Amino acid sequence: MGRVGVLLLNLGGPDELDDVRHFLFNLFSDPEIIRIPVPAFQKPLAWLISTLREKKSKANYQVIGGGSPLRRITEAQAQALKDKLQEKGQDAEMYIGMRYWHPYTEEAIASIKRDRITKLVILPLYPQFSISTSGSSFRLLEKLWQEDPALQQIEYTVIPSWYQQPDYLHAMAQMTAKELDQFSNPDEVQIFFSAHGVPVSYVEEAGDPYQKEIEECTKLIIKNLNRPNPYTLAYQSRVGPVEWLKPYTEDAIPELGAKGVKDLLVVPISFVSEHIETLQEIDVEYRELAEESGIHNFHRVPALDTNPLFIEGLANLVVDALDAPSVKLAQVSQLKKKVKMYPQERWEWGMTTAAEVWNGRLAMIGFLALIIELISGQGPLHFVGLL
Ligand SMILES: C=CC1=C(C)c2cc3[nH]c(cc4nc(cc5[nH]c(cc1n2)c(C)c5CCC(=O)O)C(CCC(=O)O)=C4C)c(C)c3C=C
Ligand SMILES: [Fe+2]
Ligand SMILES: [Fe+2]
Repeated sequence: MGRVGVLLLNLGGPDELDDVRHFLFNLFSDPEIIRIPVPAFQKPLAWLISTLREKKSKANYQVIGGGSPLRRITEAQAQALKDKLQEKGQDAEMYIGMRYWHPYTEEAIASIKRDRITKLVILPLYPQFSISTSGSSFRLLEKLWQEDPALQQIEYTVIPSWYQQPDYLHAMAQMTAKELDQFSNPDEVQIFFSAHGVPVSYVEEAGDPYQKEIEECTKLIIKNLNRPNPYTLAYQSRVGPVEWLKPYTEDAIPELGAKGVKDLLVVPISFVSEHIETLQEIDVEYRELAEESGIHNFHRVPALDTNPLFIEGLANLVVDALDAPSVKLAQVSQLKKKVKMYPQERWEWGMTTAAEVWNGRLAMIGFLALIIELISGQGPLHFVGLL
């Protein structure tokens, strides 16, 4: 079969507080994360937002020990997956490609070339597909492939999303059941799936299948769990002024409290590792909110991290992908029907002299706003909720 590699894709997170601003700059430079209709405006705005969000974001990372645990956990997952594959008789080298921090996707690709991998499985560590997560990483890979004839020699296949994988669903159901059984009346507990949100326009205008996949995934977990508990799905971690998928977790918790719910079990659904949104947002912010709302028994299901059943599921995905006909990066947008992975592209026709003039004017207005905001600590970005 040649030399087999598995490329695990993930978002990445700052290793220490000094990395936060640069990490945020990388994140907001991505048009898949924040859509600036004028491409020339992307980097200045990324600089502006990262500069102004740094303080708030750093304070959150401080709460979880001064950095993201994502790199450490992803490395442990990679090692566990390698061992599991070996047990199944499949030797494979593991590579981690983060989108916005080290080890960057470009670094992983350089190692894959150096190791002369001939067959590669591309596996995002996001169970559900979103334009803003897996889609963004696939887009970057597509660009790297187009630019590099050496990469074009590698036989590769992509796993676009895998939320229906049976071992993953079993692992989620098992972890949920274990937490339910810690309550004094397990069957009465309200199960609360909290998914990472995305702006509504991603789903309604760009055709992101994320919401549909999240909804299907929660139903499959509930089916696997096979318990009588009531359950809710809400969306967390909203950033910026636009409308995101609803209900928002911060509204849904007080509503359940008002209905008399006392026992709540939060199940983080869109990410398989502990990270800032589980450790800080759920465990600290939402716990406080629940307490204020009269929900006194607030528990959370831990992230899967290196759960053996989950790792078994990942290994099965890799083995199956090696056997199946390959899926190409360019095919993913078709597979995910209607997904427009390049939302800003339709603006390219506008790169005229007039548009350039407007870009310049908009940039000047932006920088002026920044200076005012930096001096005064108040400004339009505070107003619209980006900071
Ligand atoms: C499936 C998971 C995620 C989706 C969907 C997603 C969309 C999304 N995120 C932002 C803005 C930010 N995300 C940040 C960090 C971050 N986001 C995810 C996951 C998803 N994001 C992870 C795993 C992390 C890293 C966490 C860590 O432990 O380091 C941040 C930085 C942190 C902060 O300041 O809050 C921002 C900002 C948008 C705008 C978006 C959809 C468009
Ligand atoms: Fe957040
Ligand atoms: Fe995010």
